[in-house]
Amino acid sequence: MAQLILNHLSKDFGTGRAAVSDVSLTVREGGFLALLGPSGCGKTTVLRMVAGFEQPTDGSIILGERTLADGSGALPPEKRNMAMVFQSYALWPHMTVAQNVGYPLKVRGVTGAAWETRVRDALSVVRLEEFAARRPADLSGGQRQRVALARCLVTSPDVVLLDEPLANLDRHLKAAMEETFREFHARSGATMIYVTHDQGEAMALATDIAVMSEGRLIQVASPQEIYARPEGRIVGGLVGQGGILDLALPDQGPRLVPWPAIEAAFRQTAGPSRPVLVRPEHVVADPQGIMLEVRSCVFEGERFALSLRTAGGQSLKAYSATATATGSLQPFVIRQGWLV
Ligand SMILES: Nc1ncnc2c1ncn2[C@@H]1O[C@H](COP(=O)(O)OP(=O)(O)OP(=O)(O)O)[C@@H](O)[C@H]1O
Repeated sequence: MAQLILNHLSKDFGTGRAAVSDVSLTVREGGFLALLGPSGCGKTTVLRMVAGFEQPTDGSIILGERTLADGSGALPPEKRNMAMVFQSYALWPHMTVAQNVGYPLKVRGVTGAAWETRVRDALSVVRLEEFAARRPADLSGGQRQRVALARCLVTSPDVVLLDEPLANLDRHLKAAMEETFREFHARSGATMIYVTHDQGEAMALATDIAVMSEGRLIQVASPQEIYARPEGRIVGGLVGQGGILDLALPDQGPRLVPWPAIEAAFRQTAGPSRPVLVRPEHVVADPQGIMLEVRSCVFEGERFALSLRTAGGQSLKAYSATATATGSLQPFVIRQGWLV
Protein backbone atom coordinates (compact mmCIF):
# COMPACT_ATOMS: atom_id res chain seq x y z
CA MET A 1 0.00 0.00 0.00
CA ALA A 2 1.25 3.48 -0.76
CA GLN A 3 0.07 6.99 -1.34
CA LEU A 4 -1.08 7.98 -4.79
CA ILE A 5 -0.02 11.33 -6.20
CA LEU A 6 -1.57 13.03 -9.21
CA ASN A 7 0.77 15.76 -10.38
CA HIS A 8 -0.56 18.43 -12.77
CA LEU A 9 -2.53 15.78 -14.60
CA SER A 10 -4.19 16.78 -17.88
CA LYS A 11 -6.00 14.98 -20.65
CA ASP A 12 -6.95 16.49 -23.97
CA PHE A 13 -8.82 14.24 -26.39
CA GLY A 14 -8.33 16.84 -29.12
CA THR A 15 -11.94 17.98 -28.93
CA GLY A 16 -11.05 21.64 -28.39
CA ARG A 17 -11.57 21.53 -24.63
CA ALA A 18 -9.42 19.54 -22.22
CA ALA A 19 -11.36 16.78 -20.40
CA VAL A 20 -8.99 17.14 -17.42
CA SER A 21 -6.89 20.25 -16.72
CA ASP A 22 -3.97 20.44 -14.34
CA VAL A 23 -5.35 18.22 -11.57
CA SER A 24 -2.99 17.77 -8.61
CA LEU A 25 -3.94 15.82 -5.51
CA THR A 26 -2.64 13.23 -3.09
CA VAL A 27 -4.66 10.24 -1.95
CA ARG A 28 -3.09 9.12 1.29
CA GLU A 29 -2.35 5.48 1.93
CA GLY A 30 -5.53 3.73 3.01
CA GLY A 31 -7.59 6.84 2.23
CA PHE A 32 -10.99 6.80 0.58
CA LEU A 33 -11.27 9.65 -1.92
CA ALA A 34 -14.55 10.49 -3.62
CA LEU A 35 -14.25 12.30 -6.96
CA LEU A 36 -17.43 14.33 -7.09
CA GLY A 37 -18.82 16.53 -9.82
CA PRO A 38 -21.52 16.95 -12.44
CA SER A 39 -21.72 14.79 -15.54
CA GLY A 40 -18.89 15.45 -17.98
CA CYS A 41 -16.58 17.20 -15.49
CA GLY A 42 -13.77 14.68 -16.07
CA LYS A 43 -14.10 12.29 -13.11
CA THR A 44 -14.05 9.08 -15.14
CA THR A 45 -11.16 10.34 -17.26
CA VAL A 46 -9.09 10.89 -14.08
CA LEU A 47 -9.98 7.38 -12.90
CA ARG A 48 -9.11 5.84 -16.27
CA MET A 49 -5.73 7.60 -16.29
CA VAL A 50 -5.02 6.24 -12.80
CA ALA A 51 -6.04 2.75 -13.95
CA GLY A 52 -3.88 3.04 -17.06
CA PHE A 53 -6.67 2.86 -19.65
CA GLU A 54 -5.92 6.42 -20.78
CA GLN A 55 -2.56 8.16 -21.19
CA PRO A 56 -2.24 11.64 -19.66
CA THR A 57 -1.46 14.40 -22.13
CA ASP A 58 0.49 16.11 -19.40
CA GLY A 59 1.54 15.56 -15.80
CA SER A 60 2.38 12.41 -13.88
CA ILE A 61 0.89 9.71 -11.64
CA ILE A 62 3.01 8.32 -8.81
CA LEU A 63 2.16 5.41 -6.51
CA GLY A 64 4.57 5.17 -3.58
CA GLU A 65 8.02 4.98 -5.14
CA ARG A 66 6.78 4.06 -8.60
CA THR A 67 5.96 6.43 -11.45
CA LEU A 68 2.93 4.96 -13.22
CA ALA A 69 2.74 7.56 -15.97
CA ASP A 70 4.57 10.70 -17.00
CA GLY A 71 5.78 12.47 -20.13
CA SER A 72 8.12 9.61 -20.99
CA GLY A 73 5.57 6.77 -20.86
CA ALA A 74 3.02 4.81 -18.90
CA LEU A 75 2.86 1.42 -17.18
CA PRO A 76 0.14 -0.83 -18.65
CA PRO A 77 -2.93 -1.42 -16.42
CA GLU A 78 -1.89 -4.98 -15.48
CA LYS A 79 1.43 -3.72 -14.04
CA ARG A 80 -0.18 -1.20 -11.68
CA ASN A 81 -1.60 -3.55 -9.03
CA MET A 82 -4.96 -1.82 -9.07
CA ALA A 83 -8.47 -3.15 -9.42
CA MET A 84 -11.50 -1.43 -10.88
CA VAL A 85 -15.17 -1.98 -10.08
CA PHE A 86 -17.67 -0.82 -12.67
CA GLN A 87 -21.33 0.19 -12.53
CA SER A 88 -22.25 -3.00 -14.36
CA TYR A 89 -20.85 -5.76 -12.19
CA ALA A 90 -19.39 -7.57 -15.23
CA LEU A 91 -19.67 -11.05 -13.69
CA TRP A 92 -19.40 -14.21 -15.78
CA PRO A 93 -22.89 -15.77 -15.78
CA HIS A 94 -21.66 -19.33 -16.37
CA MET A 95 -19.24 -19.29 -13.43
CA THR A 96 -20.05 -19.73 -9.73
CA VAL A 97 -19.47 -16.92 -7.27
CA ALA A 98 -16.17 -18.53 -6.18
CA GLN A 99 -15.01 -18.97 -9.78
CA ASN A 100 -15.88 -15.35 -10.56
CA VAL A 101 -14.00 -14.11 -7.51
CA GLY A 102 -11.03 -16.41 -8.19
CA TYR A 103 -10.76 -15.60 -11.89
CA PRO A 104 -8.07 -12.88 -11.55
CA LEU A 105 -6.00 -15.37 -9.49
CA LYS A 106 -6.35 -18.04 -12.16
CA VAL A 107 -5.09 -15.58 -14.76
CA ARG A 108 -2.06 -15.00 -12.53
CA GLY A 109 -1.42 -18.75 -12.25
CA VAL A 110 -2.60 -19.21 -8.64
CA THR A 111 -4.22 -22.65 -8.16
CA GLY A 112 -5.04 -25.30 -5.55
CA ALA A 113 -5.10 -24.58 -1.83
CA ALA A 114 -3.68 -21.06 -2.27
CA TRP A 115 -6.53 -20.26 -4.70
CA GLU A 116 -9.15 -21.68 -2.30
CA THR A 117 -7.83 -19.74 0.69
CA ARG A 118 -7.61 -16.42 -1.08
CA VAL A 119 -11.10 -16.77 -2.60
CA ARG A 120 -12.55 -17.68 0.80
CA ASP A 121 -10.82 -14.71 2.44
CA ALA A 122 -12.10 -12.31 -0.23
CA LEU A 123 -15.64 -13.68 0.09
CA SER A 124 -15.49 -13.31 3.86
CA VAL A 125 -14.63 -9.58 3.55
CA VAL A 126 -17.93 -9.04 1.73
CA ARG A 127 -19.74 -11.65 3.89
CA LEU A 128 -20.60 -14.00 1.06
CA GLU A 129 -18.87 -17.21 2.20
CA GLU A 130 -22.19 -19.07 2.09
CA PHE A 131 -22.79 -18.13 -1.53
CA ALA A 132 -19.58 -19.51 -3.04
CA ALA A 133 -21.34 -22.22 -5.09
CA ARG A 134 -24.16 -20.03 -6.46
CA ARG A 135 -24.32 -18.47 -9.90
CA PRO A 136 -24.72 -14.69 -10.34
CA ALA A 137 -28.26 -15.13 -11.71
CA ASP A 138 -29.32 -16.52 -8.31
CA LEU A 139 -28.13 -13.46 -6.38
CA SER A 140 -29.69 -10.08 -5.58
CA GLY A 141 -28.26 -6.88 -7.13
CA GLY A 142 -26.48 -6.02 -3.89
CA GLN A 143 -24.98 -9.50 -3.58
CA ARG A 144 -23.73 -9.32 -7.17
CA GLN A 145 -22.06 -6.03 -6.41
CA ARG A 146 -20.40 -7.64 -3.39
CA VAL A 147 -19.09 -10.46 -5.62
CA ALA A 148 -17.59 -7.80 -7.88
CA LEU A 149 -15.96 -6.21 -4.82
CA ALA A 150 -14.57 -9.56 -3.64
CA ARG A 151 -13.19 -10.20 -7.12
CA CYS A 152 -11.31 -6.90 -7.11
CA LEU A 153 -9.97 -7.57 -3.62
CA VAL A 154 -8.69 -11.09 -4.25
CA THR A 155 -5.45 -9.90 -5.86
CA SER A 156 -4.67 -7.59 -2.88
CA PRO A 157 -4.53 -4.42 -5.01
CA ASP A 158 -2.76 -1.30 -3.73
CA VAL A 159 -5.58 0.84 -5.06
CA VAL A 160 -9.25 0.05 -5.73
CA LEU A 161 -10.97 2.24 -8.31
CA LEU A 162 -14.76 2.44 -8.26
CA ASP A 163 -16.73 4.06 -11.07
CA GLU A 164 -20.24 4.94 -9.84
CA PRO A 165 -20.68 1.40 -8.46
CA LEU A 166 -24.04 2.18 -6.85
CA ALA A 167 -25.65 4.09 -9.70
CA ASN A 168 -27.90 1.21 -10.75
CA LEU A 169 -29.23 0.34 -7.30
CA ASP A 170 -32.47 1.49 -5.63
CA ARG A 171 -32.40 3.75 -2.57
CA HIS A 172 -32.65 1.01 0.07
CA LEU A 173 -30.02 -1.15 -1.54
CA LYS A 174 -27.80 1.91 -1.96
CA ALA A 175 -27.91 2.60 1.78
CA ALA A 176 -27.08 -1.05 2.56
CA MET A 177 -24.25 -1.06 0.01
CA GLU A 178 -22.79 2.15 1.41
CA GLU A 179 -22.42 0.24 4.66
CA THR A 180 -20.76 -2.64 2.76
CA PHE A 181 -18.33 -0.23 1.09
CA ARG A 182 -17.38 1.38 4.39
CA GLU A 183 -16.77 -2.04 5.89
CA PHE A 184 -14.95 -3.17 2.75
CA HIS A 185 -12.66 -0.17 3.03
CA ALA A 186 -12.00 -0.73 6.74
CA ARG A 187 -11.35 -4.45 6.39
CA SER A 188 -9.29 -4.37 3.18
CA GLY A 189 -7.19 -1.33 4.12
CA ALA A 190 -6.94 -0.52 0.40
CA THR A 191 -6.61 3.02 -0.91
CA MET A 192 -9.84 3.74 -2.74
CA ILE A 193 -10.97 6.25 -5.35
CA TYR A 194 -14.67 6.45 -5.86
CA VAL A 195 -16.28 8.35 -8.73
CA THR A 196 -19.76 9.66 -8.10
CA HIS A 197 -22.07 12.55 -8.95
CA ASP A 198 -24.08 11.84 -5.78
CA GLN A 199 -22.92 14.15 -3.00
CA GLY A 200 -24.78 12.15 -0.34
CA GLU A 201 -22.86 9.05 -1.32
CA ALA A 202 -19.56 10.93 -1.29
CA MET A 203 -20.27 12.39 2.16
CA ALA A 204 -21.35 9.05 3.59
CA LEU A 205 -18.38 7.07 2.32
CA ALA A 206 -15.26 9.07 1.75
CA THR A 207 -12.48 10.25 4.04
CA ASP A 208 -11.79 13.01 1.49
CA ILE A 209 -13.86 14.58 -1.27
CA ALA A 210 -12.36 16.09 -4.42
CA VAL A 211 -14.84 18.31 -6.25
CA MET A 212 -14.31 18.74 -9.99
CA SER A 213 -15.93 21.08 -12.47
CA GLU A 214 -15.20 21.42 -16.19
CA GLY A 215 -12.03 19.35 -15.96
CA ARG A 216 -10.58 21.25 -13.03
CA LEU A 217 -10.18 20.38 -9.39
CA ILE A 218 -11.91 22.98 -7.25
CA GLN A 219 -11.46 21.73 -3.69
CA VAL A 220 -10.18 18.68 -1.83
CA ALA A 221 -11.10 18.31 1.84
CA SER A 222 -12.79 16.03 4.36
CA PRO A 223 -16.59 15.77 4.05
CA GLN A 224 -17.04 17.86 7.21
CA GLU A 225 -14.68 20.58 5.99
CA ILE A 226 -16.18 20.75 2.52
CA TYR A 227 -19.70 20.95 3.99
CA ALA A 228 -18.85 23.69 6.49
CA ARG A 229 -16.33 25.68 4.43
CA PRO A 230 -16.92 25.15 0.70
CA GLU A 231 -14.75 27.12 -1.73
CA GLY A 232 -16.99 29.03 -4.10
CA ARG A 233 -20.50 28.75 -5.45
CA ILE A 234 -19.96 25.51 -7.33
CA VAL A 235 -18.85 23.49 -4.30
CA GLY A 236 -21.39 25.23 -2.06
CA GLY A 237 -24.20 24.37 -4.44
CA LEU A 238 -23.01 20.81 -5.07
CA VAL A 239 -22.32 19.58 -1.53
CA GLY A 240 -25.13 19.46 1.02
CA GLN A 241 -28.42 21.33 1.04
CA GLY A 242 -28.96 25.04 1.30
CA GLY A 243 -29.39 28.26 -0.61
CA ILE A 244 -26.97 30.91 -1.78
CA LEU A 245 -28.08 34.46 -0.98
CA ASP A 246 -26.59 37.56 -2.57
CA LEU A 247 -26.18 39.89 0.39
CA ALA A 248 -24.89 43.45 0.66
CA LEU A 249 -21.90 42.74 2.92
CA PRO A 250 -18.72 44.79 3.35
CA ASP A 251 -15.68 43.65 1.34
CA GLN A 252 -13.70 42.91 4.47
CA GLY A 253 -14.88 40.60 7.23
CA PRO A 254 -14.86 36.95 8.19
CA ARG A 255 -16.21 34.29 5.83
CA LEU A 256 -18.45 32.98 8.58
CA VAL A 257 -21.18 35.61 8.65
CA PRO A 258 -23.16 35.89 11.91
CA TRP A 259 -26.87 36.72 12.15
CA PRO A 260 -26.43 40.43 13.06
CA ALA A 261 -24.42 40.98 9.86
CA ILE A 262 -26.97 39.04 7.81
CA GLU A 263 -29.84 41.00 9.33
CA ALA A 264 -28.05 44.28 8.61
CA ALA A 265 -27.41 43.16 5.02
CA PHE A 266 -31.14 42.52 4.53
CA ARG A 267 -31.86 46.12 5.50
CA GLN A 268 -29.27 47.37 3.01
CA THR A 269 -30.93 47.96 -0.34
CA ALA A 270 -28.03 49.34 -2.40
CA GLY A 271 -24.39 48.43 -2.95
CA PRO A 272 -22.55 45.43 -4.36
CA SER A 273 -23.54 42.04 -3.05
CA ARG A 274 -21.58 38.92 -2.04
CA PRO A 275 -22.73 35.27 -2.23
CA VAL A 276 -23.46 33.67 1.14
CA LEU A 277 -24.29 29.98 1.52
CA VAL A 278 -26.97 29.32 4.12
CA ARG A 279 -27.51 25.76 5.36
CA PRO A 280 -31.08 24.71 6.28
CA GLU A 281 -30.11 23.87 9.86
CA HIS A 282 -29.12 27.51 10.39
CA VAL A 283 -32.52 28.89 9.37
CA VAL A 284 -34.82 28.73 12.39
CA ALA A 285 -38.30 30.07 13.13
CA ASP A 286 -37.88 32.96 15.57
CA PRO A 287 -40.15 35.96 16.29
CA GLN A 288 -37.01 38.21 16.23
CA GLY A 289 -36.24 37.21 12.65
CA ILE A 290 -36.95 38.56 9.19
CA MET A 291 -40.18 37.70 7.38
CA LEU A 292 -39.85 34.95 4.78
CA GLU A 293 -42.54 33.44 2.59
CA VAL A 294 -43.08 29.69 2.96
CA ARG A 295 -43.20 28.44 -0.63
CA SER A 296 -43.55 24.76 0.14
CA CYS A 297 -43.55 22.39 3.10
CA VAL A 298 -42.70 18.77 2.37
CA PHE A 299 -42.97 15.96 4.92
CA GLU A 300 -39.72 13.96 4.93
CA GLY A 301 -40.57 11.48 7.70
CA GLU A 302 -38.46 12.77 10.58
CA ARG A 303 -39.09 16.45 9.73
CA PHE A 304 -40.60 18.92 7.27
CA ALA A 305 -38.44 20.56 4.60
CA LEU A 306 -39.38 24.18 3.91
CA SER A 307 -38.64 26.17 0.78
CA LEU A 308 -38.53 29.84 1.70
CA ARG A 309 -38.36 33.07 -0.25
CA THR A 310 -37.04 36.44 0.83
CA ALA A 311 -38.84 39.71 0.04
CA GLY A 312 -36.24 40.20 -2.70
CA GLY A 313 -37.16 36.87 -4.32
CA GLN A 314 -34.13 34.83 -3.16
CA SER A 315 -34.56 31.17 -2.16
CA LEU A 316 -33.62 29.44 1.08
CA LYS A 317 -34.25 26.10 2.74
CA ALA A 318 -35.10 25.25 6.32
CA TYR A 319 -36.20 22.27 8.41
CA SER A 320 -39.13 22.29 10.79
CA ALA A 321 -40.51 19.83 13.33
CA THR A 322 -44.05 20.92 12.51
CA ALA A 323 -46.01 21.57 9.33
CA THR A 324 -46.06 25.23 8.23
CA ALA A 325 -48.77 26.78 6.08
CA THR A 326 -47.68 27.23 2.48
CA GLY A 327 -48.00 30.82 1.28
CA SER A 328 -47.71 32.28 4.80
CA LEU A 329 -45.13 34.86 5.91
CA GLN A 330 -43.16 33.73 8.96
CA PRO A 331 -40.24 35.21 10.93
CA PHE A 332 -36.90 33.34 10.68
CA VAL A 333 -33.43 33.96 12.01
CA ILE A 334 -30.47 32.93 9.83
CA ARG A 335 -27.98 31.98 12.53
CA GLN A 336 -24.98 32.01 10.21
CA GLY A 337 -23.88 31.97 6.59
CA TRP A 338 -20.64 31.19 4.76
CA LEU A 339 -19.18 33.50 2.12
CA VAL A 340 -18.55 31.35 -0.93
N1 LIG B 1 -12.54 9.00 -25.50
C1 LIG B 1 -12.96 10.26 -25.51
N2 LIG B 1 -12.86 11.02 -26.61
C2 LIG B 1 -13.26 12.30 -26.64
N3 LIG B 1 -13.81 12.93 -25.57
C3 LIG B 1 -13.97 12.22 -24.45
C4 LIG B 1 -13.56 10.85 -24.35
N4 LIG B 1 -13.83 10.42 -23.08
C5 LIG B 1 -14.38 11.47 -22.44
N5 LIG B 1 -14.46 12.54 -23.23
C6 LIG B 1 -15.00 13.89 -22.88
O1 LIG B 1 -14.29 14.34 -21.74
C7 LIG B 1 -15.15 15.03 -20.84
C8 LIG B 1 -15.08 14.37 -19.49
O2 LIG B 1 -15.67 13.08 -19.56
P1 LIG B 1 -15.74 12.09 -18.32
O3 LIG B 1 -16.35 10.80 -18.76
O4 LIG B 1 -14.41 12.02 -17.68
O5 LIG B 1 -16.74 12.86 -17.35
P2 LIG B 1 -17.48 12.36 -16.03
O6 LIG B 1 -17.34 13.48 -15.06
O7 LIG B 1 -16.98 11.05 -15.63
O8 LIG B 1 -18.97 12.27 -16.53
P3 LIG B 1 -20.12 11.21 -16.15
O9 LIG B 1 -20.48 11.45 -14.72
O10 LIG B 1 -21.22 11.59 -17.09
O11 LIG B 1 -19.56 9.85 -16.43
C9 LIG B 1 -16.52 15.00 -21.46
O12 LIG B 1 -16.74 16.22 -22.13
C10 LIG B 1 -16.44 13.84 -22.44
O13 LIG B 1 -17.31 14.04 -23.53
